Amino acid sequence: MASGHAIPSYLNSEDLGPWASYLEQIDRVAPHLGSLSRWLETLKRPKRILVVDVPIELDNGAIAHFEGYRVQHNVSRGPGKGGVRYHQDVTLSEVMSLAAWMSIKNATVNVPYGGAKGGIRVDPRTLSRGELERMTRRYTSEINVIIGPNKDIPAPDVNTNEQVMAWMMDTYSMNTGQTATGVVTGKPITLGGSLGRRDATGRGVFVVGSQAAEKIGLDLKGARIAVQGFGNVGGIAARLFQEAGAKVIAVQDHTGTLYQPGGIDAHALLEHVQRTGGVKSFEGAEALDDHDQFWKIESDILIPAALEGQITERNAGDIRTRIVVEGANGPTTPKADDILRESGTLVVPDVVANAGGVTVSYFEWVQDFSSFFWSEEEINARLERIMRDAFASVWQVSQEKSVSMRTAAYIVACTRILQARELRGLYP
Ligand SMILES: NC(=O)C1=CN([C@@H]2O[C@H](COP(=O)(O)OP(=O)(O)OC[C@H]3O[C@@H](n4cnc5c(N)ncnc54)[C@H](OP(=O)(O)O)[C@@H]3O)[C@@H](O)[C@H]2O)C=CC1
Ligand SMILES: O=C(O)CCC(=O)C(=O)O
Repeated sequence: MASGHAIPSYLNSEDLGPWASYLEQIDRVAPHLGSLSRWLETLKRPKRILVVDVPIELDNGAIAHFEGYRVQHNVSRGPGKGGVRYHQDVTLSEVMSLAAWMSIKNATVNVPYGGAKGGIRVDPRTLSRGELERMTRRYTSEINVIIGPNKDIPAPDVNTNEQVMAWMMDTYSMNTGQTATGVVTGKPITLGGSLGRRDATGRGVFVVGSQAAEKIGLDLKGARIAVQGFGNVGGIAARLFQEAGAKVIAVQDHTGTLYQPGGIDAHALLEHVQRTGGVKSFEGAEALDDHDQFWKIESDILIPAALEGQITERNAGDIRTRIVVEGANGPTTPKADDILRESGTLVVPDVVANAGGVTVSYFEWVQDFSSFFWSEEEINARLERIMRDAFASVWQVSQEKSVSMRTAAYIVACTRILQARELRGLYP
């Protein structure tokens, strides 16, 4: 547990989960903030937390209750922004950390948002489509009081998608008596969604991964890629690296671990996952029974793109790769960060690496407000520029101050957030 913090009374201080990692990351930036550090405590406390009961009638007539959350971590730079996760292990402390990482990410890439995140503690695979829709609509109504195009704008995250965003948009619109397309992003194109949003996070991972490769003199042609999580982020990133000439040699999801030193066909695997729900039983690779083996496979670029807390002090020492590009939020604990740094592994942190999604969400929100839509080429070009600029400024700070890219990103982001806080002042 990180020391010296006032732990909020609503958290069990023995089990802070990823919030402990986030607090430690914030502590590491403190010495670099000069006089702004007197505001740093602001970032150790979420601005607003809403915990809601989400009751629905199941198809068999029974009533089920799910626990839902929406956390607005910081809104100094603009409305809250961040996805909604459906997962059986979602907890308040997890959503708090995901919201906090959104504040840092949005400031790192300089989109005009604060940070927020939401979630429901549910395994959506156990629900029918009708039950999923009823749960989504009830959850949206429950958090209706704090979301809105100028207040807090949800988006997809693990196990949520364009259809879920369409239901959220429709429910919010019904509750407010107007069609409010700008209340969520990641919507279907026909409802004001943006071209390029579906692939945006994976594309951003690819853009900054390529930048990092260039910095260390790694040629992408033939580079060995290992990916944990083959969903929206990991699957698309793998496909783009393959299209650039790299080889996807290892893939892991909940259903299995695949290894193929000659390269797994990412297109075929994406199609297989879409059809079967997981990488298991894909024929173009060897299946490894021991899931921990995944971390020991030698690669050039490792992309954790599943959940937080995957690279820890337990397995960081086993990792033999040159670059870790964090597609997931919070996949690496601070202790593991130190181990990787000592072994000379470059870590491109989540708050830079996976910011492509929220960047195109920002484009979507802007397009919705102006009701004027851009071409996919325009979107991808603007995305690439923002990702390249963010990578370059974080790289520069990391070189100048001899700190990790994570601490460098936190220096850039916390400076922006705390300057905004200072300029706005404290009193109404
Ligand atoms: N979608 C987005 O735009 C953004 C997402 N992210 C982050 O990227 C990560 C992945 O999100 P996304 O791709 O959208 O989610 P998806 O639901 O599309 O995919 C998640 C993937 O992770 C796998 N997975 C989950 N748990 C484990 C585990 N314990 N071990 C191995 N694999 C696992 C899933 O496999 P299985 O289905 O078998 O469980 C699935 O392949 C998350 O951390 C998310 O917060 C970050 C920025 C934006
Ligand atoms: O697109 C968005 O608004 C947020 C995506 C998200 O949840 C994330 O970046 O982790």
